[in-house]
Amino acid sequence: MSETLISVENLSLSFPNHPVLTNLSFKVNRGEFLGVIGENGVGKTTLVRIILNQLRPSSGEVRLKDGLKIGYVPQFRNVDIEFPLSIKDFIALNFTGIKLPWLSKKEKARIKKVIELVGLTDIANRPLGLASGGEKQKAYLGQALVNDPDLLILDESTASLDPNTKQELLDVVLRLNKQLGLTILFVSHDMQLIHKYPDHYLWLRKGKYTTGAMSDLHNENQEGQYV
Ligand SMILES: Nc1ncnc2c1ncn2[C@@H]1O[C@H](COP(=O)(O)OP(=O)(O)OP(=O)(O)O)[C@@H](O)[C@H]1O
Repeated sequence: MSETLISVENLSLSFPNHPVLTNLSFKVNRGEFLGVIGENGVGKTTLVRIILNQLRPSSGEVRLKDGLKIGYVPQFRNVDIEFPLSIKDFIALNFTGIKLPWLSKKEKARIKKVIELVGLTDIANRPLGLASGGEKQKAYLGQALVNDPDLLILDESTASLDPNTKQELLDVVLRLNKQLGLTILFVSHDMQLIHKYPDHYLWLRKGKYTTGAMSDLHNENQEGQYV
């Protein structure tokens, strides 16, 4: 049986007079590619913030495997054209635990490896400000990978990219999942991407949710009933 990285049990969260998550239970196992879907405002980002320990639930609990390392890829935000750092230096920014004011050989090798993994080797020395939207998002993906996480969270990380660029980014993520066994939690409301990439889903709706293997998603309607 595969190892459980995240276990969510009876989780509820209400903002004042505004219930968002109600009695939510699910697990994320190592190696899974979980798609978290649901309409705007249903609580997807709230769930991510609870997992990242930025918000405390009203009741229930989220248990993370001891020492679980999480990498986070944010929603696309543009970087000023004059942003001075190269793609390589931008990725290196996220290294934690650096003891020297310069990078060790091992850290440099990790940066090189990550740049290869996200497919930016040819332009690693280009200023990030001059990179395309898709390349910038791959650089954020690289930042999320430098500390060698067990789990990658992508919160609407493909929103506002064009359709081909979305797929290109998710092709990289899928490769990380299949070849390196990296566990993925992908938040999106893009049903086309959700059908194509994840192997499991968690579908949040107002006051309820459904979860299962991707093959079951085709049988569900908007209300969570099997059709
Ligand atoms: N700190 C807060 N205080 C009060 N209400 C909040 C707070 N944070 C979020 N909300 C509300 O909780 C609900 C869920 O927000 P959340 O951002 O989790 O939704 P979402 O599913 O991620 O939506 P989207 O797809 O639009 O990003 C929304 O109605 C939002 O306005």
